[in-house]
Amino acid sequence: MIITDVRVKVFHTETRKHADSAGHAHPGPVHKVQMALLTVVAEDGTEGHCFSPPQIVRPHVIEKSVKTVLIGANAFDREKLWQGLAHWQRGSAAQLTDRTLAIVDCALWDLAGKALGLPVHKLIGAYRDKVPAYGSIMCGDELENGLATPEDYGRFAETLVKRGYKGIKLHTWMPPVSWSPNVKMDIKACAAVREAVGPDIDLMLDAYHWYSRTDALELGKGLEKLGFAWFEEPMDEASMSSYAWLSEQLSMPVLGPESASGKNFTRAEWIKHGACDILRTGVHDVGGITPALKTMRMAEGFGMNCEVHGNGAPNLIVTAVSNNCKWYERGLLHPFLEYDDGVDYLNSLPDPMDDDGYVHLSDRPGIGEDINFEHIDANLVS
Ligand SMILES: O=C(O)[C@H](O)[C@@H](O)[C@@H](O)C(=O)NO
Ligand SMILES: [Mg+2]
Repeated sequence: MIITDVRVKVFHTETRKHADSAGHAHPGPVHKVQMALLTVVAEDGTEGHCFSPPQIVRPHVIEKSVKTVLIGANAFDREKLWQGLAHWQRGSAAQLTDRTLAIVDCALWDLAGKALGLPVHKLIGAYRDKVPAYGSIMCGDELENGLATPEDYGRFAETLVKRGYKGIKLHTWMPPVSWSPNVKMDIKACAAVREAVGPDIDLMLDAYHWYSRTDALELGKGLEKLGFAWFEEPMDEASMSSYAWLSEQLSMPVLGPESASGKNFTRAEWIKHGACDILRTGVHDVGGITPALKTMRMAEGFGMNCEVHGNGAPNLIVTAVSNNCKWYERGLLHPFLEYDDGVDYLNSLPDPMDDDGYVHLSDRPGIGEDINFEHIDANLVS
């Protein structure tokens, strides 16, 4: 199954999500943004696809490194191709990132599934066909009746429980919100949610990512009193020793790393140094499904759970093939947005959730996305 081409289509899609100056998503008016579809083509015409922000699969990266490694190689040699791309990174002047590796790796898994007529979670070896989801709420804002007050969070949490979620994660207020970050307000929002949903819903907090050790400790102590299930990214994850210190100080689980670079290797160090109680991986954070599986299996060997960062078909697959991962992160959610409306370049949701809060895996061959090729071809940018 020799790879003969790697193609990228850039197209317009409409969204109501807007990124703030710190890169966090918030709701706003409908606007057009660009999205890309990377396609790996095999000699028999089989195609593997993965969606990506256009800059991650820009021509320089595809022509200089991705095509150099992939063209002429066997499409089923995913480990060899992933290692080849990873070794290209060192000499790429930081142009070839883990995000690009992730897109290529997912497209290769998609191609393998389509070639063999199997959903990827079955190809890997499924543990389950449905996964409980937690509702992952957007960062706080200053929008009236949005996520501007602790009461707003409480009200929204009630609607999420009615929708079927059995777990809820808050992202609280972060700059550019004028008065944030604020530990006491974070605790008030978490208390309002606990009050609104009662004791049987799992609650988690993904906090401002640059608190000091003492601020993070004050916040963590507050979460302990509220019975939160985990405490996520309250400090700069580059300081692994701060996380080892915080994990020692708190009885509640500390989870990470999400955004730290270094793929599964960094996550091995976090386990070795006791920097977290629950490990974290994510297809787009560690460079693909391939290294996300390595991280998940490594955690299992230490008796640790490993929670997957982010929504989407590839992340859902990693949760479905693992017995040491409790949740699928479904989001990001906001009172002003209807997550179940999906996106215009997919004909159906990649993560449909039933009324009991379970997300069901697709039995479609490949990673399971129901791509709207007509939309893509009718809205091409390049
Ligand atoms: O920092 C962000 O942009 C959001 O928190 C985002 O990454 C969110 O998906 C997250 O952290 N989930 O855990
Ligand atoms: Mg997070």
